[in-house]
Amino acid sequence: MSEPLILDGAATAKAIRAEVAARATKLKEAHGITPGLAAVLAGDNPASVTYVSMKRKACAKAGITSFEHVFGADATQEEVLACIHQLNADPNVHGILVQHPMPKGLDEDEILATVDPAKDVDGIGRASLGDLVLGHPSFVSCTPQGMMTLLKRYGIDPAGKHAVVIGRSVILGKPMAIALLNANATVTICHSKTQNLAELTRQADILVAAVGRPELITGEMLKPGAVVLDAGYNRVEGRGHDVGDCHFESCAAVASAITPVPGGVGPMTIATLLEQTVAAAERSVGK
Ligand SMILES: NC(=O)C1=CN([C@@H]2O[C@H](COP(=O)(O)OP(=O)(O)OC[C@H]3O[C@@H](n4cnc5c(N)ncnc54)[C@H](OP(=O)(O)O)[C@@H]3O)[C@@H](O)[C@H]2O)C=CC1
Ligand SMILES: Nc1nc(=O)c2c([nH]1)NC[C@@H]1CN(c3ccc(C(=O)N[C@@H](CCC(=O)O)C(=O)O)cc3)C=[N+]21
Repeated sequence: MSEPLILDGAATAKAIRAEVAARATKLKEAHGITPGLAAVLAGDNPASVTYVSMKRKACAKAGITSFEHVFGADATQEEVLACIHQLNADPNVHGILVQHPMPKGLDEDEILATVDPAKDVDGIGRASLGDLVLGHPSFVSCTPQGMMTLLKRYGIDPAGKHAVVIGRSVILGKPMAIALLNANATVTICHSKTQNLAELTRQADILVAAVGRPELITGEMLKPGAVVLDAGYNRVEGRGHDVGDCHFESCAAVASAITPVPGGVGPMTIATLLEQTVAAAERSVGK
């Protein structure tokens, strides 16, 4: 097999971020407003902690004000809900990002449902998810949307392809499956109770790994020529960088195109978050 096409999320995200920065400047000049994005984090999930700090840096570069509300793992539901209500009412905040997963003691569903849909730039509230299912998306969960943008920018059309999504979380697997369905793929969703995972993954023209298990997917589980999107982001002791859900070397030997970790799906998530925050700010001034 020849070398696969590397789907370069870092470079694609950079281009999107430049477009976002230009839109933020325009908003400032025309309307005197600076887009604002608030992150709400409870507990110390490492992927979430990394994400919040990367988001802070990316906002600063794009001309977006960053707000952060950090709670311990022992935060109460009331405290977190009060914070969301305050952010809903704050005119300087155009987007609200609630970090998933929330610690066990909190009702994440209720917290997400409290975010004002107009500020749900992470696309995981009921209204946003409903719009996605209905086929007229408003804000779409950033990681799925980032992966769809990446496919588009590389000219990969999911129509008629068999897409196999591994993972069914509300922020990732489920909305990705629906986005692919909306793009006319034939979609199979796998999860922890799926039997014979490899039998299904071998049928995939497009494989999406959104599991949270380092290097679960190996080359022998792929159909030759598959397009592999690896959303996994796992910290593994003794490795110099975070590791995807796919074993890169063996998958790259079989795939026709693949996202690296880092530098693939992750940067696209952040670029999408910034893009949707600027869009929320534009909508707030009726643009
Ligand atoms: N790059 C990025 O921008 C982002 C990366 N991530 C990363 O993506 C990964 C997934 O995140 P998230 O969706 O939040 O994780 P969750 O833990 O919420 O969901 C994981 C999903 O994988 C399924 N699963 C677990 N083990 C297996 C298995 N052995 N075989 C098949 N399915 C399995 C689970 O099934 P069940 O439903 O049955 O429990 C569940 O649906 C993580 O590594 C996370 O860090 C997350 C968000 C953004
Ligand atoms: N509501 C919610 N939405 C999320 O989108 C969400 C979340 N909760 N909880 C945590 C996960 C994790 N996540 C990442 C996003 C980008 C990178 C990313 O850009 N990573 C760089 C690597 C950066 C580095 O390691 O230095 C890359 O892949 O190249 C990683 C992880 C979003 N998440």
